[in-house]
Amino acid sequence: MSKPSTLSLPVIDLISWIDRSNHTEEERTQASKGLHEACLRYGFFYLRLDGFATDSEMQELADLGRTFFHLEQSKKDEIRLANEDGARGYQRLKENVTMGKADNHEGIDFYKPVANPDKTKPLWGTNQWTSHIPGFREKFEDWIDKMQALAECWPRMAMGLGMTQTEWEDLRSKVDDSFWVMRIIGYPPLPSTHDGFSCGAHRDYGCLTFLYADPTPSALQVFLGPDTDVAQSAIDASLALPPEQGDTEGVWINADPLPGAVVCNIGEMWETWTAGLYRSTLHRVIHRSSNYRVSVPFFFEPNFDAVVKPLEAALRIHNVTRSSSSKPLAGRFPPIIYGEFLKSKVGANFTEDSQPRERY
Ligand SMILES: O=C(O)CCC(=O)C(=O)O
Ligand SMILES: [Fe+2]
Repeated sequence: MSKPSTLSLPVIDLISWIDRSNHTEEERTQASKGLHEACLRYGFFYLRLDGFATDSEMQELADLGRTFFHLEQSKKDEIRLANEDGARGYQRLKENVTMGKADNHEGIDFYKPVANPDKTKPLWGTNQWTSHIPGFREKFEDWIDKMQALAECWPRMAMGLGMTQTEWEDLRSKVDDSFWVMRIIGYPPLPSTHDGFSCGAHRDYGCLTFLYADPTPSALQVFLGPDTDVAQSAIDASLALPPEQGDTEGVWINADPLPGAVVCNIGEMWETWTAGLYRSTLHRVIHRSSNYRVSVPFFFEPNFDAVVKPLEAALRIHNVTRSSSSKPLAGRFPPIIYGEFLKSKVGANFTEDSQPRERY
Protein backbone atom coordinates (compact mmCIF):
# COMPACT_ATOMS: atom_id res chain seq x y z
CA MET A 1 0.00 0.00 0.00
CA SER A 2 1.41 3.42 -0.94
CA LYS A 3 1.99 5.95 1.80
CA PRO A 4 -0.59 8.74 2.03
CA SER A 5 0.49 12.30 1.23
CA THR A 6 1.21 14.83 3.97
CA LEU A 7 -1.23 17.42 2.55
CA SER A 8 -3.90 18.46 5.03
CA LEU A 9 -7.55 19.50 4.96
CA PRO A 10 -8.82 23.05 5.63
CA VAL A 11 -10.05 24.09 9.07
CA ILE A 12 -13.35 25.99 9.30
CA ASP A 13 -14.24 27.91 12.43
CA LEU A 14 -17.93 28.03 13.29
CA ILE A 15 -17.74 30.21 16.37
CA SER A 16 -19.10 33.37 14.72
CA TRP A 17 -22.26 31.45 13.84
CA ILE A 18 -22.62 29.59 17.13
CA ASP A 19 -21.91 32.54 19.44
CA ARG A 20 -23.52 35.22 17.29
CA SER A 21 -23.75 37.99 19.87
CA ASN A 22 -19.97 38.13 20.34
CA HIS A 23 -19.14 38.13 16.65
CA THR A 24 -19.67 40.44 13.72
CA GLU A 25 -21.54 39.97 10.46
CA GLU A 26 -18.20 40.35 8.69
CA GLU A 27 -16.76 37.41 10.64
CA ARG A 28 -19.78 35.30 9.69
CA THR A 29 -19.40 36.24 6.03
CA GLN A 30 -15.72 35.22 6.11
CA ALA A 31 -16.59 31.90 7.77
CA SER A 32 -19.24 31.25 5.12
CA LYS A 33 -16.81 31.96 2.33
CA GLY A 34 -14.27 29.59 3.82
CA LEU A 35 -16.90 26.89 4.16
CA HIS A 36 -18.12 27.31 0.59
CA GLU A 37 -14.56 27.09 -0.74
CA ALA A 38 -13.88 23.97 1.32
CA CYS A 39 -17.05 22.32 -0.04
CA LEU A 40 -16.10 23.23 -3.60
CA ARG A 41 -12.50 22.14 -3.41
CA TYR A 42 -12.44 19.23 -0.98
CA GLY A 43 -15.84 18.19 0.34
CA PHE A 44 -13.91 17.30 3.50
CA PHE A 45 -12.63 19.62 6.22
CA TYR A 46 -12.36 20.17 9.97
CA LEU A 47 -15.04 22.11 11.85
CA ARG A 48 -13.81 23.74 15.04
CA LEU A 49 -16.36 23.35 17.85
CA ASP A 50 -14.97 25.83 20.41
CA GLY A 51 -17.78 27.07 22.62
CA PHE A 52 -20.07 24.31 21.43
CA ALA A 53 -18.53 20.99 22.47
CA THR A 54 -15.46 20.20 24.54
CA ASP A 55 -12.76 17.62 23.95
CA SER A 56 -13.55 15.88 27.24
CA GLU A 57 -17.21 15.57 26.25
CA MET A 58 -16.21 14.02 22.93
CA GLN A 59 -13.62 11.74 24.50
CA GLU A 60 -16.28 10.48 26.88
CA LEU A 61 -18.27 9.27 23.89
CA ALA A 62 -15.29 7.32 22.60
CA ASP A 63 -14.73 5.86 26.09
CA LEU A 64 -18.36 4.75 26.34
CA GLY A 65 -18.12 3.16 22.91
CA ARG A 66 -14.90 1.38 23.86
CA THR A 67 -16.50 0.09 27.06
CA PHE A 68 -19.35 -1.34 25.00
CA PHE A 69 -17.09 -3.03 22.44
CA HIS A 70 -15.06 -4.58 25.26
CA LEU A 71 -18.14 -6.25 26.76
CA GLU A 72 -18.38 -9.99 26.26
CA GLN A 73 -19.84 -10.91 22.89
CA SER A 74 -23.16 -12.19 24.27
CA LYS A 75 -23.85 -8.82 25.92
CA LYS A 76 -23.18 -7.00 22.67
CA ASP A 77 -25.36 -9.44 20.76
CA GLU A 78 -28.32 -8.58 23.03
CA ILE A 79 -28.85 -5.52 20.80
CA ARG A 80 -27.98 -7.12 17.45
CA LEU A 81 -29.46 -5.88 14.18
CA ALA A 82 -31.54 -9.00 13.67
CA ASN A 83 -33.73 -8.10 16.69
CA GLU A 84 -34.99 -5.10 14.81
CA ASP A 85 -35.42 -3.79 11.27
CA GLY A 86 -31.98 -4.99 10.17
CA ALA A 87 -30.64 -1.45 10.35
CA ARG A 88 -30.81 -0.41 14.02
CA GLY A 89 -28.49 -2.14 16.46
CA TYR A 90 -25.16 -3.87 16.85
CA GLN A 91 -23.24 -5.52 14.08
CA ARG A 92 -20.32 -7.83 14.71
CA LEU A 93 -16.77 -7.48 13.47
CA LYS A 94 -16.67 -7.98 9.66
CA GLU A 95 -20.46 -7.91 9.24
CA ASN A 96 -20.15 -4.75 7.17
CA VAL A 97 -18.94 -5.22 3.63
CA THR A 98 -17.61 -2.53 1.28
CA MET A 99 -16.96 -3.32 -2.38
CA GLY A 100 -17.40 -7.01 -1.60
CA LYS A 101 -14.81 -7.09 1.20
CA ALA A 102 -15.49 -7.43 4.92
CA ASP A 103 -14.70 -4.30 6.91
CA ASN A 104 -12.58 -4.93 10.00
CA HIS A 105 -14.86 -3.10 12.41
CA GLU A 106 -17.89 -3.60 14.63
CA GLY A 107 -20.53 -0.96 15.32
CA ILE A 108 -23.90 0.14 16.64
CA ASP A 109 -26.26 2.09 14.39
CA PHE A 110 -29.06 4.44 15.44
CA TYR A 111 -31.56 6.22 13.23
CA LYS A 112 -34.05 8.95 13.94
CA PRO A 113 -36.86 7.38 16.01
CA VAL A 114 -40.10 7.06 14.05
CA ALA A 115 -43.73 7.35 15.13
CA ASN A 116 -45.40 3.92 15.09
CA PRO A 117 -42.28 1.76 14.72
CA ASP A 118 -42.69 -1.48 12.79
CA LYS A 119 -39.61 -3.67 12.61
CA THR A 120 -40.95 -5.59 9.64
CA LYS A 121 -40.58 -2.42 7.56
CA PRO A 122 -37.10 -1.43 6.37
CA LEU A 123 -35.55 1.27 8.62
CA TRP A 124 -38.77 1.58 10.62
CA GLY A 125 -37.83 -0.24 13.81
CA THR A 126 -36.69 0.99 17.23
CA ASN A 127 -33.19 1.96 18.31
CA GLN A 128 -31.50 -0.49 20.68
CA TRP A 129 -29.48 0.75 23.69
CA THR A 130 -27.27 -1.38 25.89
CA SER A 131 -28.41 -1.75 29.49
CA HIS A 132 -24.89 -2.65 30.68
CA ILE A 133 -23.30 0.81 30.73
CA PRO A 134 -24.77 3.52 32.98
CA GLY A 135 -25.27 6.85 31.23
CA PHE A 136 -24.63 5.43 27.76
CA ARG A 137 -27.96 6.37 26.24
CA GLU A 138 -28.16 9.82 27.89
CA LYS A 139 -24.69 10.88 26.73
CA PHE A 140 -25.28 9.81 23.16
CA GLU A 141 -28.75 11.38 23.06
CA ASP A 142 -27.18 14.66 24.20
CA TRP A 143 -24.65 14.32 21.40
CA ILE A 144 -27.40 13.71 18.83
CA ASP A 145 -29.12 16.93 19.97
CA LYS A 146 -25.87 18.83 19.63
CA MET A 147 -25.11 17.51 16.18
CA GLN A 148 -28.60 18.40 15.01
CA ALA A 149 -28.14 21.92 16.35
CA LEU A 150 -24.80 22.14 14.54
CA ALA A 151 -26.41 21.11 11.28
CA GLU A 152 -29.14 23.73 11.75
CA CYS A 153 -26.75 26.62 11.33
CA TRP A 154 -24.82 24.94 8.58
CA PRO A 155 -26.79 25.56 5.37
CA ARG A 156 -27.10 29.24 6.26
CA MET A 157 -23.34 29.35 6.19
CA ALA A 158 -23.31 28.20 2.61
CA MET A 159 -23.97 31.77 1.52
CA GLY A 160 -21.53 31.23 -1.31
CA LEU A 161 -24.32 29.53 -3.24
CA GLY A 162 -26.18 32.86 -3.34
CA MET A 163 -29.56 31.42 -2.29
CA THR A 164 -32.48 33.83 -1.99
CA GLN A 165 -34.48 33.85 1.25
CA THR A 166 -37.28 31.85 -0.39
CA GLU A 167 -34.81 29.29 -1.75
CA TRP A 168 -33.18 28.99 1.63
CA GLU A 169 -36.54 28.40 3.33
CA ASP A 170 -37.41 25.77 0.74
CA LEU A 171 -34.14 23.97 1.38
CA ARG A 172 -34.72 24.18 5.10
CA SER A 173 -38.12 22.52 4.74
CA LYS A 174 -36.31 19.48 3.30
CA VAL A 175 -34.19 18.97 6.42
CA ASP A 176 -36.41 20.15 9.27
CA ASP A 177 -37.27 16.58 10.25
CA SER A 178 -33.89 15.05 9.40
CA PHE A 179 -33.77 11.26 9.14
CA TRP A 180 -30.39 11.35 10.87
CA VAL A 181 -28.12 8.39 11.56
CA MET A 182 -25.46 7.93 14.23
CA ARG A 183 -22.90 5.14 14.28
CA ILE A 184 -20.55 4.14 17.06
CA ILE A 185 -17.71 2.23 15.42
CA GLY A 186 -15.03 0.07 17.02
CA TYR A 187 -11.85 -0.77 15.14
CA PRO A 188 -9.41 -3.39 16.38
CA PRO A 189 -6.00 -3.25 14.64
CA LEU A 190 -6.23 -4.32 10.99
CA PRO A 191 -4.31 -7.60 10.60
CA SER A 192 -1.84 -7.58 7.72
CA THR A 193 -3.49 -10.78 6.46
CA HIS A 194 -6.98 -9.20 6.20
CA ASP A 195 -8.26 -8.98 2.62
CA GLY A 196 -9.91 -5.57 2.87
CA PHE A 197 -9.79 -2.46 5.02
CA SER A 198 -10.90 -1.27 8.44
CA CYS A 199 -13.58 0.52 6.44
CA GLY A 200 -13.40 0.33 2.64
CA ALA A 201 -13.41 3.38 0.37
CA HIS A 202 -16.85 4.94 0.05
CA ARG A 203 -18.78 8.18 -0.22
CA ASP A 204 -21.33 9.09 2.43
CA TYR A 205 -24.70 9.32 0.79
CA GLY A 206 -26.67 11.81 2.86
CA CYS A 207 -26.18 15.49 3.47
CA LEU A 208 -23.44 16.12 6.01
CA THR A 209 -21.28 13.93 8.21
CA PHE A 210 -19.83 15.18 11.50
CA LEU A 211 -17.22 12.70 12.65
CA TYR A 212 -15.67 12.55 16.09
CA ALA A 213 -12.83 10.03 16.25
CA ASP A 214 -10.52 9.27 19.16
CA PRO A 215 -6.96 10.68 18.80
CA THR A 216 -5.55 7.66 16.90
CA PRO A 217 -3.46 9.04 13.99
CA SER A 218 -3.10 7.60 10.45
CA ALA A 219 -6.45 5.84 10.30
CA LEU A 220 -8.97 7.91 8.31
CA GLN A 221 -7.83 8.76 4.78
CA VAL A 222 -9.43 11.02 2.18
CA PHE A 223 -8.99 10.72 -1.59
CA LEU A 224 -8.23 13.92 -3.49
CA GLY A 225 -8.49 13.49 -7.25
CA PRO A 226 -6.73 15.40 -10.03
CA ASP A 227 -9.42 18.09 -10.21
CA THR A 228 -8.71 19.16 -6.63
CA ASP A 229 -6.08 21.78 -7.34
CA VAL A 230 -4.29 21.11 -4.09
CA ALA A 231 -3.62 17.57 -5.16
CA GLN A 232 -2.06 18.48 -8.52
CA SER A 233 1.42 18.79 -7.11
CA ALA A 234 1.19 15.46 -5.38
CA ILE A 235 -0.47 13.24 -7.97
CA ASP A 236 1.26 9.93 -8.21
CA ALA A 237 0.00 7.31 -10.62
CA SER A 238 0.84 4.59 -8.12
CA LEU A 239 -1.93 6.00 -5.91
CA ALA A 240 -4.68 5.54 -8.50
CA LEU A 241 -7.95 4.17 -7.24
CA PRO A 242 -8.62 0.51 -7.86
CA PRO A 243 -10.34 -0.03 -11.25
CA GLU A 244 -13.71 -0.81 -9.62
CA GLN A 245 -13.74 2.73 -8.28
CA GLY A 246 -12.91 4.47 -11.49
CA ASP A 247 -9.12 4.17 -11.72
CA THR A 248 -8.76 7.90 -11.06
CA GLU A 249 -5.33 9.22 -10.19
CA GLY A 250 -4.99 11.18 -6.99
CA VAL A 251 -3.69 11.12 -3.46
CA TRP A 252 -4.89 9.62 -0.21
CA ILE A 253 -4.29 12.07 2.59
CA ASN A 254 -4.59 11.40 6.30
CA ALA A 255 -7.42 13.18 8.10
CA ASP A 256 -5.96 12.83 11.59
CA PRO A 257 -8.14 14.05 14.47
CA LEU A 258 -7.73 17.72 15.39
CA PRO A 259 -8.41 18.59 19.06
CA GLY A 260 -11.54 20.71 19.50
CA ALA A 261 -12.85 19.83 16.06
CA VAL A 262 -14.89 17.26 14.19
CA VAL A 263 -14.22 16.17 10.64
CA CYS A 264 -17.05 17.24 8.35
CA ASN A 265 -17.76 15.86 4.91
CA ILE A 266 -20.33 16.32 2.19
CA GLY A 267 -22.65 13.46 1.28
CA GLU A 268 -24.24 12.68 -2.06
CA MET A 269 -27.37 14.72 -1.29
CA TRP A 270 -25.38 17.95 -1.13
CA GLU A 271 -23.64 16.90 -4.32
CA THR A 272 -27.09 16.54 -5.91
CA TRP A 273 -28.40 19.83 -4.47
CA THR A 274 -25.40 21.63 -5.94
CA ALA A 275 -25.40 19.57 -9.17
CA GLY A 276 -21.86 18.46 -8.44
CA LEU A 277 -20.40 21.80 -7.29
CA TYR A 278 -19.89 20.43 -3.77
CA ARG A 279 -18.01 17.19 -3.61
CA SER A 280 -18.92 13.97 -1.92
CA THR A 281 -15.40 12.70 -1.40
CA LEU A 282 -14.15 9.12 -1.17
CA HIS A 283 -12.67 8.12 2.16
CA ARG A 284 -11.58 4.95 3.95
CA VAL A 285 -10.09 3.75 7.24
CA ILE A 286 -6.88 1.75 7.56
CA HIS A 287 -6.16 1.32 11.24
CA ARG A 288 -2.88 -0.54 11.74
CA SER A 289 -1.80 0.83 15.13
CA SER A 290 -2.01 -1.49 18.13
CA ASN A 291 -4.83 0.30 20.01
CA TYR A 292 -8.58 -0.20 19.72
CA ARG A 293 -9.90 2.84 17.77
CA VAL A 294 -13.40 4.29 18.28
CA SER A 295 -15.20 6.80 16.07
CA VAL A 296 -18.68 8.33 16.26
CA PRO A 297 -19.95 9.65 12.92
CA PHE A 298 -23.24 11.56 12.94
CA PHE A 299 -24.97 11.75 9.57
CA PHE A 300 -27.32 14.68 9.15
CA GLU A 301 -29.75 13.69 6.41
CA PRO A 302 -32.77 15.10 4.57
CA ASN A 303 -36.30 14.33 5.76
CA PHE A 304 -37.37 10.81 4.84
CA ASP A 305 -39.87 12.07 2.26
CA ALA A 306 -37.78 14.99 0.94
CA VAL A 307 -37.41 15.32 -2.81
CA VAL A 308 -33.77 16.15 -3.50
CA LYS A 309 -32.84 17.74 -6.82
CA PRO A 310 -30.41 20.45 -7.94
CA LEU A 311 -31.05 23.85 -6.30
CA GLU A 312 -31.83 26.81 -8.53
CA ALA A 313 -28.97 28.70 -6.91
CA ALA A 314 -26.52 25.98 -7.94
CA LEU A 315 -27.90 25.88 -11.49
CA ARG A 316 -27.40 29.64 -11.76
CA ILE A 317 -23.73 29.18 -10.88
CA HIS A 318 -23.45 26.34 -13.39
CA ASN A 319 -25.05 28.42 -16.13
CA VAL A 320 -22.40 31.06 -15.66
CA THR A 321 -19.46 28.70 -15.61
CA ARG A 322 -20.58 25.66 -17.64
CA SER A 323 -18.54 24.78 -20.70
CA SER A 324 -20.45 23.62 -23.79
CA SER A 325 -18.93 20.16 -23.51
CA SER A 326 -20.36 19.28 -20.08
CA LYS A 327 -23.18 16.74 -19.96
CA PRO A 328 -26.69 18.11 -19.35
CA LEU A 329 -27.08 18.45 -15.60
CA ALA A 330 -30.69 17.28 -15.38
CA GLY A 331 -29.70 13.83 -16.62
CA ARG A 332 -26.81 13.59 -14.23
CA PHE A 333 -28.81 14.52 -11.13
CA PRO A 334 -32.39 13.26 -11.46
CA PRO A 335 -34.74 14.02 -8.51
CA ILE A 336 -34.46 11.58 -5.60
CA ILE A 337 -36.91 10.87 -2.79
CA TYR A 338 -34.45 10.55 0.05
CA GLY A 339 -36.18 7.70 1.92
CA GLU A 340 -36.51 5.65 -1.28
CA PHE A 341 -32.88 6.31 -2.11
CA LEU A 342 -31.87 5.23 1.38
CA LYS A 343 -33.87 2.00 1.13
CA SER A 344 -32.36 1.26 -2.27
CA LYS A 345 -28.94 1.46 -0.65
CA VAL A 346 -29.93 -0.98 2.06
CA GLY A 347 -28.92 -4.47 1.27
CA ALA A 348 -25.54 -4.49 -0.40
CA ASN A 349 -23.25 -4.24 2.55
CA PHE A 350 -23.70 -7.10 4.94
CA THR A 351 -22.34 -10.58 5.12
CA GLU A 352 -24.72 -13.40 4.38
CA ASP A 353 -25.39 -14.43 7.97
CA SER A 354 -26.67 -11.00 8.99
CA GLN A 355 -29.61 -8.95 7.82
CA PRO A 356 -28.62 -6.89 4.83
CA ARG A 357 -28.01 -3.24 5.41
CA GLU A 358 -26.03 -0.44 3.86
CA ARG A 359 -22.90 0.84 5.51
CA TYR A 360 -22.55 4.56 5.56
O1 LIG B 1 -14.32 5.85 11.39
C1 LIG B 1 -14.06 6.75 10.60
O2 LIG B 1 -13.09 7.50 10.74
C2 LIG B 1 -14.91 6.95 9.34
C3 LIG B 1 -16.16 6.15 9.26
C4 LIG B 1 -16.94 6.42 8.02
O3 LIG B 1 -16.45 6.95 7.07
C5 LIG B 1 -18.37 6.08 7.94
O4 LIG B 1 -18.90 5.40 8.84
O5 LIG B 1 -19.02 6.49 6.97
FE1 LIG C 1 -17.97 7.59 5.65
